[in-house]
Amino acid sequence: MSTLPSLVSCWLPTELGEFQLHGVADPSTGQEHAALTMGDVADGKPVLTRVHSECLTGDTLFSLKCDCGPQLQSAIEAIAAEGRGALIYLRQEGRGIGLVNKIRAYALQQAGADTVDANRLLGLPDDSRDYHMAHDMLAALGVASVKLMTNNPGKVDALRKLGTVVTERVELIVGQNPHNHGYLDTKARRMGHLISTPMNLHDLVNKEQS
Ligand SMILES: Nc1nc2c(ncn2[C@@H]2O[C@H](COP(=O)(O)OP(=O)(O)OP(=O)(O)O)[C@@H](O)[C@H]2O)c(=O)[nH]1
Ligand SMILES: [Zn+2]
Repeated sequence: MSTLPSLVSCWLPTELGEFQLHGVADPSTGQEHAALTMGDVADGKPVLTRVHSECLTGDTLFSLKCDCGPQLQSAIEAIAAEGRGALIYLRQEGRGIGLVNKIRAYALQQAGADTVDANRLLGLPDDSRDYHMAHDMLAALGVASVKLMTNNPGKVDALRKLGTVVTERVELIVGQNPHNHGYLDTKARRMGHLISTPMNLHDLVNKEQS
């Protein structure tokens, strides 16, 4: 039986509500990860959960190239609205390739490659993320099962393979804009993301202009 990571925790008031903030270091890599929780997540009932991968550009620098920032905010708002839930914030930038490689990939995208081909041109995997710390952190928090906010069925499968009980997938379709149209389209076409209402660029542009 594997040992659960020991979390350190404190109270964190935010603009979106009052949370418990938890931190942990991955014993195998030293990489630090965070979680926010609200309410009693250890009561045995399914917990509204977001497992979010770090995106410095989208989460903190207001980039319009992806949908990460709005997804993060929306997930935290949904947890606050329910008064109970968990956000697991994994420090695996750029789908695991790191910030500097993501910037290299962005430069290739600027020259015409899509998000998948840019990684391949750099000799890097499409997605090298690992969710074992999400599984371990949820277990350490006493979460029995999750309603997972994601559009990525691969994330649901990866967590299930690790033993996390996912009772439901909750779609998280927000943050569409003219700059991330091609990116979201590629995620739907080439990465299997279930973005059920594909954005119509013309509608968006018209909406922005009206
Ligand atoms: N390599 C690379 N990483 C990117 C790019 N755009 C966003 N990311 C990273 O992708 C990760 C988020 O993955 P996404 O594919 O957007 O979404 P997901 O987490 O698989 O699925 P959701 O749960 O629906 O958000 C973050 O770590 C971002 O830093 C890109 O063009 N190239
Ligand atoms: Zn992003």
